[in-house]
Amino acid sequence: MLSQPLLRLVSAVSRRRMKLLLGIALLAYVASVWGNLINMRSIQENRELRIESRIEEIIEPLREKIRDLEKSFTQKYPPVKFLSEKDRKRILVTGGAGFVGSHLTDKLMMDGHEVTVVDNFFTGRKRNVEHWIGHENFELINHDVVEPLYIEVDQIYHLASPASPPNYMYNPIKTLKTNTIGTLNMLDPEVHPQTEDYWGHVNPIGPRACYDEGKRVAETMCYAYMKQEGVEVRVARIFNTFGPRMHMNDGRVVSNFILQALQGEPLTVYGSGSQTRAFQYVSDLVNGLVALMNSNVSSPVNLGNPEEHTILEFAQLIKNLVGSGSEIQFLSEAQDDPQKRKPDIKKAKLMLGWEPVVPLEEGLNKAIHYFRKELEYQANNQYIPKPKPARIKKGRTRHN
Ligand SMILES: O=C(O)[C@H]1O[C@H](OP(=O)(O)OP(=O)(O)OC[C@H]2O[C@@H](n3ccc(=O)[nH]c3=O)[C@H](O)[C@@H]2O)[C@H](O)[C@@H](O)[C@@H]1O
Repeated sequence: MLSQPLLRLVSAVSRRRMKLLLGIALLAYVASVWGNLINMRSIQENRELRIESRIEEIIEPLREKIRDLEKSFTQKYPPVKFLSEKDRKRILVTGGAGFVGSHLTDKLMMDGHEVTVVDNFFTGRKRNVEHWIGHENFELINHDVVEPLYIEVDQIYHLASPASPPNYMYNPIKTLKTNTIGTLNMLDPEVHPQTEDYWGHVNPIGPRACYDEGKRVAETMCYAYMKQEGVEVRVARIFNTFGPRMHMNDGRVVSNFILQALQGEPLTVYGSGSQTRAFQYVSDLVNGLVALMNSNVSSPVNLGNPEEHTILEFAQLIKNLVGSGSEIQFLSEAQDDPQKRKPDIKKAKLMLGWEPVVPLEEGLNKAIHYFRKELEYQANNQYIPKPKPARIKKGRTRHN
């Protein structure tokens, strides 16, 4: 048996030990909680870092895209000259979304003018002028020139009319109306734009008459308005023209041959191929139109390239430039097809100081490049255009 004092001593010692043990346990507990907290925090921090870097990975390309967009937004338009109020003109281009009209629009815009394009998009395409949409000097109106249009402008380039035979024969009454009533509507407002002595050779009841007679009446109207109302008039007699932005299904010979050569299909020569044409590149025509508009020549002026070739020669040249293995296929002759055509451009040279400068092969290569790209573009959309034959469509057509 332990004595009382001894017992007290033992219990005092074990109480102290207990306290010590409890103290140590408490410390260990606090340390472990603290450790856990620190651990959790570092896990949390790691996780946050990972999330942040993931967000950064996602956001950086977006930031880049925004920077590109901002850049493209500020550099959205081709460069445009600044013209003072005195030199800047308000210019209307009818058919301005078409093949020739859109190239003319580019030149007038880049020269610093205010351009209004009017087009009913029968053969024109918004895509041809999309690079100007939104520009403060540019306006696009979806309008058919057969209906009156009242706007105030300083100059009018009246180019609205289908020019390709399959297109203009598709709806002959509409073609006639566009060239006659359309011209009348352009003359109505106060403002307007083989030698020239040749009076033409037109079968008035043939399939081409809607275009040819339409153009002739249009000229008669211009001069009637000039004489009677004092309207200032310029008349360009435009000869065969080609270049980028011709419609894929245009049906004229250059676009047909290029498309056929690119697609490895036979090049369709109508008749023997001995008929001749002389082709000008579109930028030459545009320069001629602007030179004529700004001259004081009110009588008709031929704008064309006098370098004449047979259609068979064109077929062979295009085939070679494309590097195509296509054959040449002879089809029946087109009705009323002019057998020889070559402009005499002495007057344009003398009075406008203008002549074509783009060599045929250079122009053809540019057109080939354009059509190659168009084919790629359309292949992605699963649509392969076929060259349109110069045949008249059967059945009734709308002629609104
Ligand atoms: O280029 C233009 O702006 C002109 O187009 C056509 O005149 P055309 O010379 O007959 O134009 P194309 O259809 O390109 O025909 C040129 C020649 O090539 C021939 N051709 C056409 C297409 C084809 O696939 N194969 C072919 O041999 C035609 O028969 C014609 O002899 C219009 O009649 C003109 O009024 C218009 O100004």
